[in-house]
Amino acid sequence: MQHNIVVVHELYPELLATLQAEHHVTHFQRLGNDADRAAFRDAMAEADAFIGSNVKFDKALLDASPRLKVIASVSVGVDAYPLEEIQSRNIVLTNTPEVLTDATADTGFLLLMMAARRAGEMERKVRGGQWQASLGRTDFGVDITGKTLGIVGMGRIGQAVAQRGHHGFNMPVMFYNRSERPELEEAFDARQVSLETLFSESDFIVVTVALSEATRGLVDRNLLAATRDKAILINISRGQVVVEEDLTACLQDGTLYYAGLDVYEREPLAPDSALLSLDNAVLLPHIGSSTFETRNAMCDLAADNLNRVLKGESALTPV
Ligand SMILES: NC(=O)C1=CN([C@@H]2O[C@H](COP(=O)(O)OP(=O)(O)OC[C@H]3O[C@@H](n4cnc5c(N)ncnc54)[C@H](O)[C@@H]3O)[C@@H](O)[C@H]2O)C=CC1
Ligand SMILES: O=C(O)C(=O)CO
Repeated sequence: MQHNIVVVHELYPELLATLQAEHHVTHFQRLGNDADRAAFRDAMAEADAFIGSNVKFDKALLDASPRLKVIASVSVGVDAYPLEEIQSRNIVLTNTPEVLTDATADTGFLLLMMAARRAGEMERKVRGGQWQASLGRTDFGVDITGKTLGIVGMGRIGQAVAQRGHHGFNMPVMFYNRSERPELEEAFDARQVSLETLFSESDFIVVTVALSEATRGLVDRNLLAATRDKAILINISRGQVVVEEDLTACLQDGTLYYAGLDVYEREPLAPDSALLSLDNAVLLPHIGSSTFETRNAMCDLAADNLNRVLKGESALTPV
């Protein structure tokens, strides 16, 4: 049976064609302007299903989408969705766990290595014709192998980061997590510790915890001020877990040596953000899962979820 589907995502062409063969599809790459947003709202009035990301599903939009049965999010993080409103309307929300774990953990290590070796700064020097000026002690970075790795949120991505650190870089690992995970202490020869211990005893701190009201603003000036000499903070979860103003101040006054960020309090990062003027921060534009293979797998999983719910079956990965 044909259903009305609204897509707000750059699905890969073959998948889009498959959906179009089976359903009536209204497709937006993104909601970039008022005309797109108005057309999107019109389409949602008749939509049975939504697949995509970066759309704010507030109460007003849900009210204006009376036929909606499934929201198939092309993301693992579901912090942007009003879960109670969605549940109260019997809409199924699905996400894309597992398939993006490795790519996101790789991005964490990419940031960690770029920050440790100040790769962005050095690359800018080469491009700026300053090769000679980048050979001295003032441009040295810090070792990676054997340093202590602290992971905030030991879920799927946290464990994949731990695996890279423990097996690839011989790093002692410690982690902070909501639930007790003794089996992970064993798997990674790791210690589960308090947030305070993690911040004061790690050389690299990687934030991979999910955003919720409990974790909003979790990493603040007090924790950052307790870090070791030349400690580095990496954030690949959500910007709002870290108080960005505190992070910026600690990078500015040298309390924190370096940061590697894929996510920000507000995205896209504002052109006047103070982070942009800091040499001791590596800034990526939320590309944690942005590889061809991973994004295709995320889209496939989201489409499978959508089709299953429309057929009356249970979703593969409901939230
Ligand atoms: N930068 C990017 O492009 C990407 C970012 N992400 C972010 O990474 C997050 C984590 O993803 P997964 O590892 O797949 O999720 P997950 O659910 O497997 O892991 C989250 C971990 O955080 C822990 N946790 C939750 N609340 C906590 C609290 N209050 N205190 C301490 N620990 C707490 C959970 O126990 C769990 O171990 C996502 O929610 C998303 O925001 C995910 C993919 C890509
Ligand atoms: O999946 C997520 O939560 C992301 O942030 C993008 O992949």
